[in-house]
Amino acid sequence: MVNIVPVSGQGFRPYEVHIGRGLLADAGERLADILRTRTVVVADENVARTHGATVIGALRRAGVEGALVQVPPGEASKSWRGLERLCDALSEQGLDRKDLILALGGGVVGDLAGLAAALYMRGIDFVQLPTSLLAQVDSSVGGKTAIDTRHGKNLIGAFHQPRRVLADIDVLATLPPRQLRSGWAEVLKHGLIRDAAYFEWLAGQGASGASGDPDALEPAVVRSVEIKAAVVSEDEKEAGVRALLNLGHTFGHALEAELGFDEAILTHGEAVAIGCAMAFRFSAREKLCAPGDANLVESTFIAAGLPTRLDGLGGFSADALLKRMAGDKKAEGGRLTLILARAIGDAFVQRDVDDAAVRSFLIEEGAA
Ligand SMILES: NC(=O)c1ccc[n+]([C@@H]2O[C@H](COP(=O)([O-])OP(=O)(O)OC[C@H]3O[C@@H](n4cnc5c(N)ncnc54)[C@H](O)[C@@H]3O)[C@@H](O)[C@H]2O)c1
Ligand SMILES: O=C(O)C(=O)C[C@@H](O)[C@H](O)[C@H](O)COP(=O)(O)O
Ligand SMILES: [Zn+2]
Repeated sequence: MVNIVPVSGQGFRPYEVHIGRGLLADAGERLADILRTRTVVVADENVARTHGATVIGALRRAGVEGALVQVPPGEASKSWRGLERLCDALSEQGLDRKDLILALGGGVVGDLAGLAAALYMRGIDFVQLPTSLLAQVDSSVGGKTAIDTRHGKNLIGAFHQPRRVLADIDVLATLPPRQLRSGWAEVLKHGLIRDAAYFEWLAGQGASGASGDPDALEPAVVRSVEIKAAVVSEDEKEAGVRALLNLGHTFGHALEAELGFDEAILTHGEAVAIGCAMAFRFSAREKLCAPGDANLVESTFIAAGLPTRLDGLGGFSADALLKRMAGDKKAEGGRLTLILARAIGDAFVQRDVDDAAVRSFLIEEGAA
């Protein structure tokens, strides 16, 4: 069975997220109305090796000779250099404005190829073919595309919605265990912001989804995409409610940036896990939510094999983290915005957060 989740909003053309098994092999049929004779598939080298031929074969059966453009795996491809190389490769393929890009991969390829699609000839269509759990539940939906700079995470980007998303659950079978756990962090985040019953169900799964059990994964991908689609439909450009999807990210992105975006040390999902646990501990410290909620959040992330503390990451300076957080896109006039919680399933946007409170919290958390 294939679940189709619609995404629609005021400022963009509606599209569908298809979730099910064997969808990459069916890509020719599922994309028949939007495929172009010149279609470029962008993938990192790992995904090109494992799933590139499936997609190229599906295109061929639909009468399209797809060209496969490969980028190096890893966050380093989400860079000025990575963007320049990819845009040059699109020119070398002779792509024009009416052609199509397929972003086949995890969040790195989705964000990078999506931004290239937003910029190339001032914007061409693209489709998301997410292959990591994180990309299926989060990054392929909603149109945020970006690269990192030395000043911070996702600082250069655009909102550019895909024409369609095909999330093939079968491809998760080849995903390394650490990457499954990383994606599970964003799944748990969706429950934490808006749906306590979903979080309770996820917590009851223990390590199953994070260990790749398709019986836990498929319903989690569907429910997470429904939550994300509903938020994006309400507020595409993050004028308000969309900021909730950033739960855990103000802390998490600061950690990633301080570690030089080295995902061998900390993946994005792991940073989000620590960030969510910190956001709940900070909420409890400020007496906004019950300490029991913060404890339950922490134990649920731990049960899924995810980190929740700064321990073992080599040490952070509280001032350096605060500076990173002040450079976050949600900050206004240098004043911090945090996503905090009244309870599990009830997150809210707190603007103008007191720096001194965050600083002493960071020191309690182990920063120097
Ligand atoms: N745009 C958004 O809304 C959004 C949301 C969340 C995260 N992100 C971004 O996404 C990125 C993280 O994405 P990610 O966790 O998918 O990382 P990733 O894209 O680097 O993929 C992780 C690793 O898994 C490999 N891989 C992916 N699919 C595979 C498969 N099916 N089989 C085997 N290997 C596979 C990749 O080659 C890579 O080595 C970060 O840059 C983050 O900022 C964006
Ligand atoms: O879609 C969103 O909105 C999100 O915030 C989802 C996040 O999981 C994702 O990591 C996003 O890229 C972060 O956006 P940013 O605006 O903080 O860079
Ligand atoms: Zn994220």
